[in-house]
Amino acid sequence: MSLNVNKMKYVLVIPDGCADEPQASLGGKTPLQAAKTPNMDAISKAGIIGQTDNVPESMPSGSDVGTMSLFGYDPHEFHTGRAPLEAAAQGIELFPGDWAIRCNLVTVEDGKMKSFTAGQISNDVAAELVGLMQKQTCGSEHWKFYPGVSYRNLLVYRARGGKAPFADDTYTVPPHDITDQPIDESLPMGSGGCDLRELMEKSVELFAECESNQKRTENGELAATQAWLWGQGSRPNLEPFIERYGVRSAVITAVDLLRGIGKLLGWDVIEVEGATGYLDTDYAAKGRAAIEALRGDLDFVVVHVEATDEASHEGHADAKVKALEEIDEKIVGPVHEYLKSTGEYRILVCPDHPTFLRTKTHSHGYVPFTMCGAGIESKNVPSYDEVQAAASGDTIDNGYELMGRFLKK
Ligand SMILES: O=C(O)[C@@H](CO)OP(=O)(O)O
Repeated sequence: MSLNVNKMKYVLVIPDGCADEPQASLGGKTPLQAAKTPNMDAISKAGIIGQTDNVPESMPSGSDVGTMSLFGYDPHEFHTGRAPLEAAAQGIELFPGDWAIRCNLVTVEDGKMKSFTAGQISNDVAAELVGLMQKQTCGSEHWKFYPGVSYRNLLVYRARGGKAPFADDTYTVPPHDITDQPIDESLPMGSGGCDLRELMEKSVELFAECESNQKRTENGELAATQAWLWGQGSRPNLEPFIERYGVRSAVITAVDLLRGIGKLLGWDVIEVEGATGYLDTDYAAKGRAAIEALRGDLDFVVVHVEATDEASHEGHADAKVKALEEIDEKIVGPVHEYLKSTGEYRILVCPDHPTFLRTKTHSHGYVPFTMCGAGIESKNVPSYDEVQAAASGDTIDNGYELMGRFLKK
């Protein structure tokens, strides 16, 4: 792949999980149809709209799989699990035989998954709980917990030259897939299942005894009742993006998953103050950071916003619409305006996977994409949404092919 000698600028905006179904509460419209998104619509009008499938039917519809495809890597070839990607974000090196595992702090009530975030538990309490797990349960040289942000933490199994108790048959379930459902049938199974279940059981006692955790209940917040282990995997081997696509790139995100994939691809990771990975994120700051990054040497900037996905996980249609409008107004609009002033450019908007408000979780299936810019002829479709995308006749079944098409001159 040749380098970007003409200094064309490229931007991808990811409204995470924004694709959805029509909602009765939105008058039969999808959140994308209901939201006022003049800037995304303008891209569709000036360029093309289509639909792409980032998650192969045979794989779980996780953001790890969807994002890998969206970034132009076939998940069948490169995906080993979610946690190793997040470990890369924290600079945790995995050696042969090591496994990384996501450690959520969750609230289970009456045997059901009440909150996969333990009510968006604070970093302080989360770090204390993860510290307790490390101190009191793991003393072993093999297990090491790493505090992350809020409910998103990591556990690493260090094989230390020995054999890990894990194999590819280890089966775990993301806690955000079972909101309000009984947890019994979703406990870890397969070769690593027994060890993981044991750790989860130990966490129940530890969390119940942790004062600052229990205080949350007094304050009307949810306490974490246990750890939930999932997303395990070994070290992935991703071909550097510059070698595959020939452009120097950066990612702006608040979540370790995208930070980690970015790092593994050799991208710059741009931290933005006020980016939270939630609905209260500072959208405008992300837009400004993207423009700042484009002023420099970089060819390609990815701006990821998690808020749309989180609104769906919580089942809040209005919040999803609001998040889409914020992304449109404060990121897509200003970034596109800036790109127009730089000369040749391309801009793409595309989520990783659908996240349905109805089920509060991710789904397989097509997501709409829209792009415009140099060399892209206008099809004049006036709106960016799932219905227009399906009607366009432009369908990509292997989502990882979209990136090559976008970056092609
Ligand atoms: O990080 C996570 O645990 C999940 C839910 O917050 O993220 P996503 O839905 O993007 O996979």
